[in-house]
Amino acid sequence: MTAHRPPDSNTLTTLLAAQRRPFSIITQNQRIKLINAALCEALGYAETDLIGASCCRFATTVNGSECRHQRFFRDLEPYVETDTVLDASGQPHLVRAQGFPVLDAHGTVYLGEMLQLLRGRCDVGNMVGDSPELRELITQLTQAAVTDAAVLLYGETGVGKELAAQFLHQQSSRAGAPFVVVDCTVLNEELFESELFGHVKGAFTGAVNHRVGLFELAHTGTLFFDEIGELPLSQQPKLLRALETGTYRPVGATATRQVNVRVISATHRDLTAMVRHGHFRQDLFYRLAVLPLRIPPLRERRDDLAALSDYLLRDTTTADGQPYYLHPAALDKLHSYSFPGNVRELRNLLHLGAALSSSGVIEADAIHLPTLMAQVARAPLPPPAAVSAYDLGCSELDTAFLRHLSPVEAAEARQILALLQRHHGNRREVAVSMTMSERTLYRKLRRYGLNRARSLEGSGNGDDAS
Ligand SMILES: Nc1ncnc2c1ncn2[C@@H]1O[C@H](COP(=O)(O)OP(=O)(O)OP(=O)(O)O)[C@@H](O)[C@H]1O
Repeated sequence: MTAHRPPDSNTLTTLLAAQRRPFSIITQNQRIKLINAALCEALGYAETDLIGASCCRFATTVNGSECRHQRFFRDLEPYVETDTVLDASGQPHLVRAQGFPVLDAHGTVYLGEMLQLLRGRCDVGNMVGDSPELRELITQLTQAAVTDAAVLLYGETGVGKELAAQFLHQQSSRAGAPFVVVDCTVLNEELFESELFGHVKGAFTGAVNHRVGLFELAHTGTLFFDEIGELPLSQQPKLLRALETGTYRPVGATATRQVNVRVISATHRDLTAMVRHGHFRQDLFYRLAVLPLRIPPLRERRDDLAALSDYLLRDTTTADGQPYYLHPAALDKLHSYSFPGNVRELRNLLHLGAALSSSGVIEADAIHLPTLMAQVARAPLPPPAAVSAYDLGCSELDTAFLRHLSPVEAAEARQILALLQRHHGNRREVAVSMTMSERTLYRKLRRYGLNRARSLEGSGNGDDAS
């Protein structure tokens, strides 16, 4: 597999390289700009079939109405939708499409769309590593796989929680059935029920079609609640009820439906502390954490570094098709680092190292370890008068969040933070200056961990999630 690397789009291709799932980048005039190798592999297309083609190139039906890509560029609202796409041989596949804005280095907005194929084998990679800690984890996951117990995977960001969940699913008797990811960061109060339980046509304004919910899609398989700590408190009783009874009712339907799913959830938060502080329901916590499994951070299993580096570099080749290798001094340098962004950060460092190396050997100099505040320092300075609680809040938030974001996301997070400071925390003004709705801004604040900070001046619109 070679990297898709047109010369003018380094920021976007870095983002693309960071995606394990089928991923495409779509322009404002609804053309496919870039795709990753996972998309070609999953659907059997050649890159040349898709680049420059219409955004709906592999849709099953294209009618006169607005497609989700058009709608995205109208509202700039992230979305999660179920759809059917055609592979190169014309076979339909049920997918979950997740779209969100991405920016290039010049600030041009594109749509990034990730596809999750919902039937058959999920795209599980290997759980790579030689450390005793990783071997112990694999043993625990394999033991958990023979039960149907709810597993809670917890650990820092980028540590491999989703990969572990896929591994568990693949080891279980449900391996031939769907593995469906529920991204709790996008499940706000409006979306929760129709996303999870589906809705019938006409259930509410805008429900122009029947929608299959994630519970139904995961029937007989595994439902993976990613970032479960982000689930709004108000929606938690609805999830608990569905899990306790094994039934749910689509929005607008009269009858309930039975469902048979295995539940795995994951969080980077301390859920027990959230329970103590009343931010997460205790009864739901016990329901989800029948088998709690901690995934240790990479700095606690440095023995994995060599094998992981080889594995993560396997897809990256030099211009003449040779694989990249780490020089021993470069590996030593990696050993000295604490990896707050864990395996995802290792992968980004290696890909950058490869991009900076002209030969196939990545020397120590090509490994750029971030200094603690390096990314924050690049953000524009706020005007002196705008000293607000963001200044206090962001010192913890930046280091915790920015490092695990893709370069494009980190740039956007810095931009939002700078605008919040400039506008004294007034979200409406920030949303206007970014030409996006307040709802979109609110989701981004949550995603980037900026929603915890509050304005001292009290001029924000006060809709913090906390
Ligand atoms: N042991 C491993 N072997 C190979 N790849 C791994 C391993 N652990 C993690 N990765 C890779 O690192 C990246 C991050 O992993 P993953 O998305 O599973 O982390 P996560 O803990 O779910 O992150 P987040 O908390 O941000 O959702 C993925 O590309 C994944 O394939």
